[in-house]
Amino acid sequence: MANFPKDFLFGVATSSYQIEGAVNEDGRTPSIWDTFSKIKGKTYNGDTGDIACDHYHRYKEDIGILKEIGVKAYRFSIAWPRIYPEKGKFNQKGMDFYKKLIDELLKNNIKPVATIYHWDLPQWAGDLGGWLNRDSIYWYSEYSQKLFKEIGDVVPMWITHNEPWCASILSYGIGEHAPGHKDYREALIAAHHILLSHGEAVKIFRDMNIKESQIGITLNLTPAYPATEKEEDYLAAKYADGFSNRWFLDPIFKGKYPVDMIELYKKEIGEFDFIKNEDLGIISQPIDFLGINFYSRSIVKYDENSLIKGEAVEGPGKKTDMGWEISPESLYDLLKRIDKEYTNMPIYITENGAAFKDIVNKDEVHDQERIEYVKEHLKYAIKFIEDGGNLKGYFLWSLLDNFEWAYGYSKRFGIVYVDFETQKRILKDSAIWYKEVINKNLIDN
Ligand SMILES: N#[N+]C[C@@H]1[C@@H](O)[C@H](O)[C@@H](O)[C@@H]2O[C@H]12
Repeated sequence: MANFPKDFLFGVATSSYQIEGAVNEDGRTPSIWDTFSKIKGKTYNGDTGDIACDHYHRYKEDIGILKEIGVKAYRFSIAWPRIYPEKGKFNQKGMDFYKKLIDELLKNNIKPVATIYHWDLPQWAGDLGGWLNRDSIYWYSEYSQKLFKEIGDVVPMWITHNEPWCASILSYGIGEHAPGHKDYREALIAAHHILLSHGEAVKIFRDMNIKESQIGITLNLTPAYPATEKEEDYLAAKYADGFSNRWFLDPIFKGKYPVDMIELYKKEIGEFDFIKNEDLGIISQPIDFLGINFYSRSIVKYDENSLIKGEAVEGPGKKTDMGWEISPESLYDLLKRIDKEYTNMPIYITENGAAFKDIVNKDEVHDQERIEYVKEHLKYAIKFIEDGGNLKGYFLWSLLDNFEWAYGYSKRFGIVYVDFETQKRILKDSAIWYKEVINKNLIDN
């Protein structure tokens, strides 16, 4: 048996484009994901977020489920295209949805945790170059300032960006996510502007002196391990760590990009002429907490022909339905490393969870593998806390089965099953198990 601290914050997480639907309602205009998901071949089965979980209309039902599970906090994201459907044009109706959502959460004594950007960039911004355009910083500043003004007093935790790595490298470099570009210079420019917009939003947040509220950022971090004891594989792991982790951690916490990665990237992308002198000082604005999304680790072997001198090899552990190795001990390694090398400020695991093939039997959904996955990760979370680690909360990904980006609806991460034909919700065994963990504030072995 392992106990959590009495004030440990148990939550669940979702994001706007993955659950809301109602893509043409109350003034919302398309995002880059509305556009991207309609391009043939970009998503599994041509799936889109047009309806998703219909959360825009069912949010009260879904908050009732949150209440039933007993979560203390709910991490959601705000759809920028609802708030600014056109450049510079605020949409009160879009804002009113989130005000109603937050009011309902507070009525149920659930802490709202708002992510400002979870990848659904307005298409009008995409048409102007998206995150490649340095003006994106100003568009984002206007958006975040308006949110702080409208709901800053009822949102105690703000997350500026969800997974800048995905919003830049996966989206502009690898091309799997919207807008689907495959250009690493673009990817690093986008990453820089996203980080810069984070810093500007933190400055705005501080200047507004919003009481009883904190601001941070959520990074997806993937610990990298060498495939063998060979020196070249250790080098490959170092570059993989730079690619996934240090490129974002260093500017935020050390006020500089990692030199080894700059040297490596220079050969591919040329000069870093998109970085202005004052930029790193803005990016490294002090924040109140770090959000970490953790799913798995990477194991790499040296590959002279790859940009980052390495290629992933399959790990020995069991896999989730995404093909990701289950490695809860890597979460502990990661937390210890962050604590030692970067910060001992409050950390929240803002996403952790797994896709598995659920066993649906009428009104029961059995997902023992998901229970085991979450249980093992929570055990290592407690181990870190017992070591003195400043881990303050855990948000399970996800509340509902939802639109899993390029995988469409083929991968189910929810602890609540969604029948997308009927929109019926069914609590999975994992939801019932999580309810007990929260209620007892401990993990049974
Ligand atoms: N894939 N996967 C699941 C999950 C995705 O659904 C979230 O939107 C992202 O923040 C993060 O990638 C993690």
